[in-house]
Amino acid sequence: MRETDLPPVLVTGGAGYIGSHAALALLDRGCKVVIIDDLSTGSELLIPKGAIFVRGRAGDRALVARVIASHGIEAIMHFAASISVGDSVTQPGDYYRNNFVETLALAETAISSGVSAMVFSSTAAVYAENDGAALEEKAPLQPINPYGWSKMMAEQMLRDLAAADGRLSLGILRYFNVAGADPKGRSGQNSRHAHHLIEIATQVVTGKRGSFTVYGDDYATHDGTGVRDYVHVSDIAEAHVLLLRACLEERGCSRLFNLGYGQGNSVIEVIDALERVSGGAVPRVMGPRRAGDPARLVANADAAKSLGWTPQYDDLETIVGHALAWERTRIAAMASANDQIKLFGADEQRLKLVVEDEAATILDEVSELTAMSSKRSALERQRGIDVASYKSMGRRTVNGGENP
Ligand SMILES: O=c1ccn([C@@H]2O[C@H](COP(=O)(O)OP(=O)(O)O[C@H]3O[C@H](CO)[C@H](O)[C@H](O)[C@H]3O)[C@@H](O)[C@H]2O)c(=O)[nH]1
Repeated sequence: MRETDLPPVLVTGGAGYIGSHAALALLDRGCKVVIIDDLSTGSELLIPKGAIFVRGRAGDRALVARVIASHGIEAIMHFAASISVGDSVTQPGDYYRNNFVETLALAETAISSGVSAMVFSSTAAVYAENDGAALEEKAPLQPINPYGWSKMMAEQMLRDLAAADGRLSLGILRYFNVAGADPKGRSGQNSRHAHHLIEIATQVVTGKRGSFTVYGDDYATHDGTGVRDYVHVSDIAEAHVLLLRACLEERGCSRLFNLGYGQGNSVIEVIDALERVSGGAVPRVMGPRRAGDPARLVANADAAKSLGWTPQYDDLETIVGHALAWERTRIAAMASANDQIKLFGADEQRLKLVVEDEAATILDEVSELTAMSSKRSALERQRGIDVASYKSMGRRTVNGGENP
């Protein structure tokens, strides 16, 4: 299949961090992209130019069926999900509903609408804790939080549905630590409450935060801080396109891959890289461990290479550099949005004028009526009729015949 042969694709969660990058990767290939996003955590700022945007839930069966039919959708990339591990512990119902129930509705709609392929966004959080060895796809699964469980359950449900249908091809990608931003500065992280290492650290560089807290420096790692496999979001997006194409070429297949680089970097190494790239200091404070954090989480991502996946940005300085560039772009965009709010203020001013104009018209009409009424009174007076006494005369008559 040639690159331009990709059919129209529905991207759920395309106003989010990873979804918007996948949409960009598709658009860059000339593919028609329709985004469904309810903007609960996504942002209009991230919706790529050229994508068709529909506001709504991925689990809204009627809406999705309509979108599939009206846009000729043949494939779906499903990113819409809740992703905060901490929140999943305090609001598990939201996570099972959003990540499992909504995915079930989407998959059933996709199948009944004859969609050929679906790629599902999963996570390394489905794996059981291990001794830090690189994790292969066949490593034992045992999530330690509702987020991981909701994704693991959704994976299994999708496999069962696809197998029963026999025609839907299913691709599942388990990401490790997604980071960085579009090299062309078109998208990046835009969380309302940043909680990922690189996003927080870039906010220290740009002055939004005063310092960075390292969550634990007593792990059994080379410098005592947590080690993760940081993967550039544009490489993640590229893997989605490759997997989607493979799924479209082999009807009814089921494929699963880890996405990581197979190399681990510690918290300190990430912060040091950011200092080198930015040329500024990232003041750091050593803090206690964060609950639920494993010491080391690194992928064995050899299998993904069979897709022809050749990462382009597997270099820590490139990843943090792109993240920092985006954070600066985002700040500039927000400043421009503030300007637009000022413009909106001007619109409000115009609205006020319209209202005032309308009010003036109403006042004119009222004064016309008043004038008419006083004209009538004058006329009545001229004719010697006192309307008030006439009325009261009538009432008295009706009520009991008491004439004065
Ligand atoms: O302010 C901070 C933030 C993070 N960290 C440390 O930085 C590392 C990375 O933490 P992140 O919060 O950036 O990412 P996680 O590894 O906790 O989790 C990520 O990867 C998971 C995969 O296991 C899930 O996909 C999850 O959604 C995603 O947030 C950890 O050692 C963490 O303790 C700090 O020291 N200080």
